[in-house]
Amino acid sequence: EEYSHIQGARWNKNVLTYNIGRYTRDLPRITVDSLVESAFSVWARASSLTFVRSHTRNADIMVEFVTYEHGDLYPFDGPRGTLAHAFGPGQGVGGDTHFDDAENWTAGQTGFNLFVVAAHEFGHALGLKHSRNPDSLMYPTYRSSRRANLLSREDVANINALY
Ligand SMILES: CNC(=O)[C@@H](NC(=O)[C@H](CC(C)C)CN(O)C=O)C(C)(C)C
Ligand SMILES: [Zn+2]
Ligand SMILES: [Zn+2]
Repeated sequence: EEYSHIQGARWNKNVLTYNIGRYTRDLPRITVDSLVESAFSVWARASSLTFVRSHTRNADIMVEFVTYEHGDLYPFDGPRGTLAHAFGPGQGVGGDTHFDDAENWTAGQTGFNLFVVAAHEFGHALGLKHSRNPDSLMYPTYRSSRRANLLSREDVANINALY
């Protein structure tokens, strides 16, 4: 889900920083770093946005793997069910993206593919809502995708309408 009711509609800058806090034990850290960077680059390629990794916790977008109650109003639900959530653009919690570490995060077609889910979440972190088009990345249900570029024409149009 995306929680934009407490944030603005879009970022008012084109260079956004992100920091990866708590990791999952399902994958090597280097793999998580690479999949997260690739998920950001999906949106960078389709917009004027640039994403820079930061090692401080005052980055625009905090990326964390957490379980159940984790300090916001949206506790996770254990295996399956909700896989992740992200806050819409804004200061503080704005843009922050949380993955449910009760899931089995993978880089392939088993479990839940971190690249695909992260790309969906980062769409929310940039201000996008869900799509009713099952071919869109912003469709609300997980589908393991074999496509390198996950974006539908609608996803591209929507990010371009914002940035
Ligand atoms: C397998 N479980 C699902 O398909 C669940 N969907 C999700 O966890 C969404 C993320 C997917 C689309 C990566 C939640 N979301 O929208 C976050 O921004 C349910 C459809 C069960 C809610
Ligand atoms: Zn969503
Ligand atoms: Zn959360």
